[in-house]
Amino acid sequence: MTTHAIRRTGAPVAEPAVPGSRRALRFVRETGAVDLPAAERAVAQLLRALGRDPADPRLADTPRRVADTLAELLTGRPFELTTFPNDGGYDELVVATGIPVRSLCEHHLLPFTGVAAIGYLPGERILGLSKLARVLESFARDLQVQERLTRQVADWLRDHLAPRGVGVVITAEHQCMTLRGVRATGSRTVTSALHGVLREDARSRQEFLALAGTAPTGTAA
Ligand SMILES: Nc1nc2c(ncn2[C@@H]2O[C@H](COP(=O)(O)OP(=O)(O)OP(=O)(O)O)[C@@H](O)[C@H]2O)c(=O)[nH]1
Ligand SMILES: [Zn+2]
Repeated sequence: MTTHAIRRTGAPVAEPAVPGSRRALRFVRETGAVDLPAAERAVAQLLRALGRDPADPRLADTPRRVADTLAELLTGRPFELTTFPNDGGYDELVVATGIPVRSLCEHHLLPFTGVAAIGYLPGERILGLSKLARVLESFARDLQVQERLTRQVADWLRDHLAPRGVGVVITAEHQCMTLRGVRATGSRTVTSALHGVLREDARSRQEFLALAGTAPTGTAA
């Protein structure tokens, strides 16, 4: 087993997978150290600045809870990227849909949540299916914008799985757009990132987007 770090920028640091038997690479995202006591103090200060009294018994545990919550949402979990040789020569799309997306908007520190579809056209190796969701979760536990999150997942899979093509579609609701500000209740944002055959070949792209649930209806491939 090899340990690699994913840089904060999402830049890959491991070599693409090569033929062989089951392979597991362990990844840990470096998302920055969290100083919990300092975060707790800062939340108490924020409450004071907002005209609330952190000494009020009702709020006594709130700074700790908020600090814990943010630390949890911003800390990536280590995971193993497990791949297997594509012995059967599977040459059709593999698409996982309905993958939950939970992240924090870097502008307002409010959640954006939704679903992702992640797919790839296998090359010499296939991926343990759960890893599609794990890669996404790893990048989502950060201060993000949806476009970057989408792109990071697609780039990472391209660079580490070496598939013939990869595609990511995220549909999410941003609370900074629905709860406050413009209060566009019910609005959703859709972003996509495509590489390889899924970007270059119109039929493959159409097939992926149809499986991902975002293709325009009635469009011939
Ligand atoms: N491109 C992009 N924008 C985002 C995302 N999440 C939030 N935003 C937007 O970031 C922008 C920040 O704009 P500002 O004008 O600086 O902030 P603001 O005054 O709070 O803007 P309003 O939300 O319009 O009230 C807003 O338009 C948000 O909707 C995201 O994932 N991607
Ligand atoms: Zn926002």
